[in-house]
Amino acid sequence: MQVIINPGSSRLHASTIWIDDPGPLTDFLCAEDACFLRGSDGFVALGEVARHESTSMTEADAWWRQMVSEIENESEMPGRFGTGPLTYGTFCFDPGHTEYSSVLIVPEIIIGRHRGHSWLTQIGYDRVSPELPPCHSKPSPPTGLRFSSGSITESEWMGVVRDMTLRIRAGQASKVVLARDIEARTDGPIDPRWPLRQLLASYGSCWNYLIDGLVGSTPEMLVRRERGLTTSRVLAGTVPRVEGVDDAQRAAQLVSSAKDLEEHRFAVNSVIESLRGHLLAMHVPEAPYVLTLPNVLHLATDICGISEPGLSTLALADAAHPSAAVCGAPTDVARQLIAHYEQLDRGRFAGPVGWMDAQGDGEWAVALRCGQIDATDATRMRLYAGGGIMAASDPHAELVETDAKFSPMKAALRETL
Ligand SMILES: C=C(O[C@H]1C=CC=C(C(=O)O)[C@@H]1O)C(=O)O
Repeated sequence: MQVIINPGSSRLHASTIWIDDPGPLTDFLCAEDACFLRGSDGFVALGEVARHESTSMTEADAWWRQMVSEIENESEMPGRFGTGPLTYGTFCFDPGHTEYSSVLIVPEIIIGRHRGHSWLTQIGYDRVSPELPPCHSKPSPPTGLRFSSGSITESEWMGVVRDMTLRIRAGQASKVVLARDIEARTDGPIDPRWPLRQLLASYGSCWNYLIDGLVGSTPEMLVRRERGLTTSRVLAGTVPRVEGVDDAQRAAQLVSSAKDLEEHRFAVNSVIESLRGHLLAMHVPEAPYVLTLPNVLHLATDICGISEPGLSTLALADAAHPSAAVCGAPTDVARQLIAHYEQLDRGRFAGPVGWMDAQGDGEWAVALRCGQIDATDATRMRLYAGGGIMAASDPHAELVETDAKFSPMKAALRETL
């Protein structure tokens, strides 16, 4: 479905100017707006001039290319990463098994910052002269916050994990990522800017996003491209951080765990396989490093390469999704096992979330550590977390790991961190 909002004249115009540092970008957000932020870099996107809803990333990519060809673009910084008109969106993990929609949106105003440079872009059907919008008052925390079980209970989920380990031992697959959900309820509508600000404060090194009611802070980047340089941060293999236990000791456990190293290797190999044909050169480190976050330690590998000209980051994300970090190995078998046994509609969880500019450069992260506000009842939010299941997985340890992965969103919804 394609929605074009308020077509005054037939042609879209975009105008981009340099601006002085505008301060915290989140101050410009209304609850309905969007953002994609890492530390102080990224953008907030206000209003909407066009929206495309489609389950297919290929279709969405073609739609954006068509939009770009029709935009009359004026810029004080032509071609600079992220400046000018852009589109952002969120795609479902498995379009064949979900009630949720995938969406790509073109905003009316973009306020962005990248490596110390700030800009303002305005897009509209009439000629536009960009003006910095006013800041908004701070969001209020949710009241009466409580959490309850999602689609299945904890013990039912551990049963599903146990069954999956048996299937894996029987040779049906090598790795299957299983997820679960919990529901957050509040007395009044949740203002997504509240958890967003809390996530930014605690998980600033992650990619923090708010798009169409989906809010989260992910440490995993599926595909990022800035002027040809393409990178991917692959994560798989996790230990929760434990109070009173030295991180170095936990990290040592992680890097010497055969199960976690193998789980990680499946994820890295799946990204290598899917991007190999699209990158002119690819560098893959020999061994993973340990990424330390406030809640967990992950095995991490940063892959980089030079991307073929002409291909957008959304096309690359389409090729790389779903990686074995969120699906499993072999991919098709794992996807079917998930659809059959997980007992959860993942919606946009674990799908690509991000943005791209008119050149097709951009960032498509993996939508992890997130919650989706219910479109018909904003007092409800569904939180998701999963873990890679291997033959040697222990169901209780997997439950504890998913609890640790819920903790960024659970803490972000509370009044104080
Ligand atoms: C599926 C999730 O994490 C993935 C990313 C990092 C580590 C993972 C793991 O160790 O299982 C998962 O592959 C999640 O956060 O819900």
